Amino acid sequence: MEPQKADQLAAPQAVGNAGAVAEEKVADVIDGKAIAAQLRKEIGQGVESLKAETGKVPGLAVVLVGSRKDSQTYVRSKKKACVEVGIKSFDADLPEDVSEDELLKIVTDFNANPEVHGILIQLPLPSHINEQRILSAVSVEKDVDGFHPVNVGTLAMQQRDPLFVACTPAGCIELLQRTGVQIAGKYAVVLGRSKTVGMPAALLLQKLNATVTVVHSRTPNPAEHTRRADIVIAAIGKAEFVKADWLKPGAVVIDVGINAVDDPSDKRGYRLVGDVDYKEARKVAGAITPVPGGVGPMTIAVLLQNTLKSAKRTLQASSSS
Ligand SMILES: Nc1nc(=O)c2c([nH]1)NC[C@@H]1CN(c3ccc(C(=O)N[C@@H](CCC(=O)O)C(=O)O)cc3)C=[N+]21
Repeated sequence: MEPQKADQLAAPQAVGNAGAVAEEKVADVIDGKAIAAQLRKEIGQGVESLKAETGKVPGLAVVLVGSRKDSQTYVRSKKKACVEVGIKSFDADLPEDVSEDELLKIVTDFNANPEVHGILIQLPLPSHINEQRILSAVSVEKDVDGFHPVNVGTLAMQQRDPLFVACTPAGCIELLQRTGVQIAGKYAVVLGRSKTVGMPAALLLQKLNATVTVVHSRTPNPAEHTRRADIVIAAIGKAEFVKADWLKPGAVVIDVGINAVDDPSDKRGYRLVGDVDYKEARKVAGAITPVPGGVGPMTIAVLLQNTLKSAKRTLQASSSS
């Protein structure tokens, strides 16, 4: 995780061979792991200066319900990342059968706790809990996941800006910007329309003056749309669904998918692949993110960034008055 890798990537590079014959050229790999490490370093410095200025550190509450293996893994990585940058983490590990009212009480307690600047409710929640009710209960000012309807709404409005944008799509944009990919005036196709990735990614790209098409499960001929794109964000959750011939030569491809596929040759019995057929896509794309080591690490880095942003908003406002 040498930061110089990220520095190299920070320089605008040859991602713009659109239209060229891409025979020998292989796509640049966008190293999300290195860029995320660089971002965490910057966040660590930000936490230090905030601490020097106010004597306080940012706090992130992580709420986990149930014992899904993948959720436990993500939550563990988030807590570890918090420690690394000096953010204090507050945990609520609740049993699968916790009631909606009990969960709501936990959320309102964190809302009222001045040491907590961000609240993350790990998704998915068990099916007996009304997710909308819980996510809407998180204070807009502490909504570091960007899932509160007010933050989603202001993301969609001109002349307004949300306090927080969902971490995964914000991480995708950060990857584009830190690799010097121009967004304004480009044609972007977002594959998928989820509230966690596809929809906010499309809104963000539009705010940044791209022309955006959202392709989803009910779109006829998805490849036809995708082939016109300068920028592709794939977030459909289907292993290697996007093929090389869906891509315009030179396109920049951000692969959000994390799919486990059986692999007897791997010691865990599976390996992780994206929504894009990476090996073949590399022969056509101008730049592409790998899985793992692409968008995933950025999601966590942006969560820390949002938490720092929230803490600065509250602490610097109150210390200067
Ligand atoms: N409220 C909420 N907010 C979230 O942001 C949220 C969530 N719920 N539920 C689950 C998804 C998934 N997610 C990931 C975070 C990091 C990696 C990550 O760091 N992946 C690494 C490692 C992959 C591995 O080897 O397991 C990589 O892609 O390189 C992946 C996935 C956040 N999510």
